[in-house]
Amino acid sequence: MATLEAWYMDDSPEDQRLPHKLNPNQPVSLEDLQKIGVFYWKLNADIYENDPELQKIRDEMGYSYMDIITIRKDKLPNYEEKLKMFFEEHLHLDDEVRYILEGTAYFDVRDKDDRWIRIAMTKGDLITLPAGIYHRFTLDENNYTKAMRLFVGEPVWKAYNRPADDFEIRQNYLHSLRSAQA
Ligand SMILES: CSCCC(=O)/C(O)=C/O
Ligand SMILES: [Fe+2]
Repeated sequence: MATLEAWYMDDSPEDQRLPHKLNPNQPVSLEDLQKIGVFYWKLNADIYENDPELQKIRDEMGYSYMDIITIRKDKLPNYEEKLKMFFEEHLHLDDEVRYILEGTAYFDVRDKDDRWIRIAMTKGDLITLPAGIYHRFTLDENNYTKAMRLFVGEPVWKAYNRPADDFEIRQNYLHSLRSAQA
């Protein structure tokens, strides 16, 4: 069965690349993630260039755009600056869709009570974060990931750092959370 490891984070100021699990660990299930609008597929990243399962998702979700980003010190221009930017808490006006082709990384998302959930991404994990959710990204201690970025139409990479509570997309997202709970 496809699975993904996620947990509530501690608030230690230690290196962002560490797991930051609570003691005892407080795991978060796929079902919990779905409740905050985060969706997940496990794919075979060895065949990403010609994978009918990936193509089916792209067709169904309308992910017409894709590119590949390699996040490693010697590969990514302005590596330090970009990593710093990715780890600033932010939202986007569109869904963030990422598929890990190699390596590992963490996505952190805020839950409905504003607590950080850390999602461990490994090869073959495809995740969608909803427009309007506060989140951030970091490499882990392996310091390397290669990811496919998917988008509906022309990509818009603009990130709005918190606070962005007045944005309509943020309000829509909060409304969707409340509706899901009711
Ligand atoms: C794995 S892609 C780099 C991270 C990114 O694009 C983003 O917006 C993080 O929130
Ligand atoms: Fe983002």
